[in-house]
Amino acid sequence: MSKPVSGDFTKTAGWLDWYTGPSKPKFQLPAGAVDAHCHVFGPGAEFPYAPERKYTPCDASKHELYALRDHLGFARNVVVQATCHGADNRAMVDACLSSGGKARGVATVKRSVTDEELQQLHAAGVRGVRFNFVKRLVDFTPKDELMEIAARIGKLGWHVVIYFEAVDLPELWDFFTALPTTVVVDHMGRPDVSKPIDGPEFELFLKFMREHPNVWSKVSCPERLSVTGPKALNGEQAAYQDVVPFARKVVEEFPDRVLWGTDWPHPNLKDHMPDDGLLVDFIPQIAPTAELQQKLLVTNPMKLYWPEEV
Ligand SMILES: O=C(O)c1cc(C(=O)O)oc(=O)c1
Repeated sequence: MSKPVSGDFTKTAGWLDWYTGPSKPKFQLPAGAVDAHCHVFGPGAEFPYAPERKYTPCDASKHELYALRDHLGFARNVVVQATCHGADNRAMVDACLSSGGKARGVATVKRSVTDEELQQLHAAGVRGVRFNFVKRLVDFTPKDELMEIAARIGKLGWHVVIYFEAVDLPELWDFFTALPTTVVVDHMGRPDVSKPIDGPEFELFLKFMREHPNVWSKVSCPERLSVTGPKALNGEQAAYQDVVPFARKVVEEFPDRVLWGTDWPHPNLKDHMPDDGLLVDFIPQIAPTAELQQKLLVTNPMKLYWPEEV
């Protein structure tokens, strides 16, 4: 793959670019596997970053995303609107439209979005909206505005993707449990994996899933959550050991409501950029049987994003 650039924009200081030359995974993905969480950034010269963004990334185009998809052995992508593009969904929509049906999307919209615009997003392949509660990424949006959006997109058969930190779940509980749609949690609700797996924080997350059958989880981003490593670099086949029990617990207890994604191009990682081939090799650590892998990588994402083909 070519070297990442940033068009006319200046990248945030300390920005880590995505890893060029990822390895070929040793783990053979099942046929039809979906990378259900990844992003495109710009390119900034074509799709400028939003004025209200909290970071400026390197470019990460649809071409590079689709080259990675083919290299790793995925069949499809779900392209999630990145916060650096705000509610301007053009780069994500363009990626979906030029994928030949192999990509669907998750958008960010404001209350002012018209029904016609929602219809256009649907026609492009969008099947969800993302509500972000991570304060370093977005400014606060009033909950009544989000609830109004949820009611409108629910009528299109879409779902809501939520991104939050584990410590904020108690405060967000009432809002999340009132959402009328399927709800998909990004990155397992970002547990602090240095805390005990049977401690109150992760137990609350499990309770959230146990008591609400409409709640799904992405068991993604070990590279973001891990404290101890080892990193997915230099051929490491047993990466991110501290994340394994958390992700495996969610996969084994809720096998029909889990999704997996690379999170390429890994926005805002500070410590290292993982080799995406080795990230794929992480999957059998958290989904140890062929049946769990099939659900995680094919059956579940197809049900949510390509229901007409199931
Ligand atoms: O933790 C993050 O920084 C992050 C950011 C974004 C985004 O900016 O959209 O998406 C993610 O999935 C994760």
